[in-house]
Amino acid sequence: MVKVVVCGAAGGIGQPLSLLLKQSELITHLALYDVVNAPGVAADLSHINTRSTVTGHGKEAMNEALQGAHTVVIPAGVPRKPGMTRDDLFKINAGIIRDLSEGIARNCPTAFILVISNPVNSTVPIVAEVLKQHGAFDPRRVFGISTLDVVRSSRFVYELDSSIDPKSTRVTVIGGHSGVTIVPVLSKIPGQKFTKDQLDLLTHRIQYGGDEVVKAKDGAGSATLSMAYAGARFTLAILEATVAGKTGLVESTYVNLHADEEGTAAFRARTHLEYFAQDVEFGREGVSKILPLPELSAYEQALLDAAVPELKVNINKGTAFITDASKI
Ligand SMILES: NC(=O)c1ccc[n+]([C@@H]2O[C@H](COP(=O)([O-])OP(=O)(O)OC[C@H]3O[C@@H](n4cnc5c(N)ncnc54)[C@H](O)[C@@H]3O)[C@@H](O)[C@H]2O)c1
Ligand SMILES: O=C(O)C[C@H](O)C(=O)O
Repeated sequence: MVKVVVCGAAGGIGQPLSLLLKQSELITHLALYDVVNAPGVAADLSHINTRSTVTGHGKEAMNEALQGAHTVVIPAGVPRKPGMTRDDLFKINAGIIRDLSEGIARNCPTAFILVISNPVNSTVPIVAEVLKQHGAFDPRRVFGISTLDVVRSSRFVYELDSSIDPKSTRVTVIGGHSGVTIVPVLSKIPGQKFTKDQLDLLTHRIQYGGDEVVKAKDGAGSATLSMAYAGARFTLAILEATVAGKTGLVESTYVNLHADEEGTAAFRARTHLEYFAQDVEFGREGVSKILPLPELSAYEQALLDAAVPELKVNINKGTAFITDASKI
């Protein structure tokens, strides 16, 4: 039985993400949890003629939803409005993520946990600290989904060069998931050479792609459909590796670097970072390897240097929310 739970399943991301996951033959039970409307969304999706069973779980039924889950995907929480940073969401979303993590620790402590809720740079450390308190933290099983940055990167590169296939052109995006912490490694795209102006334009658009959508939606939220696409791509890659045993799958994702002690030792010693987005290879247990940092151009190294201090602040804020609330 492969039970996948979507927490926040009735939301702007949750609904289309659940629709995409309903297509997967790797899932036998799709459990939809939300504080509003989950049973309605579940009833609707349950009529789709694929094998998985769909169940809906309302506010009081979090434990039932999470019980025995193989994978939990979390797009629960509030999205940005124009003028807000992702960090402005911390006040509300940190508590939501803490409570869901408590539920996961109690009901499915070995689940793979895929975090979409912002600010991802801080919400992933919150999950980790809650699990640590329950003795249930395995860094190979907790992921911040930064796939939308990767998806945007290949699309925006395609807009400059329509001879590439945007779907199969994978761009490594390292760092984190907000503004300057998003560091696209454009120098490693095979066959591409960008002018300084193109690099500036592409980098800015990838780092602030989320703002483009927030502005266009004009108060009605942030990216939902492209995020559902990216979230499904990431979730399915995790399932392909952990359920179907497919090897060699790699995605950029924000993880705790202790998932690969040996591979990240030098990087951790140099940067003093505990969390970072990087290309990760998946295996049966989640992270099988964090790939070495690609050789960066001088341009990318400068971006990384600017990302590290902000990442540290974001990580410390998430960690302290659980370990020392007086510091928040
Ligand atoms: N990682 C990324 O790249 C990325 C991309 C887009 C959006 N996001 C983030 O995803 C989150 C959700 O965005 P959205 O547009 O779907 O928002 P939304 O408001 O449309 O949906 C959020 C859903 O979460 C539910 N919810 C709230 N508290 C909950 C709880 N305690 N338990 C279960 N469900 C709960 C709400 O009822 C709602 O249905 C936001 O924080 C947003 O910033 C992240
Ligand atoms: O921009 C946002 O707030 C949502 C998301 O993180 C995005 O990158 O689209």
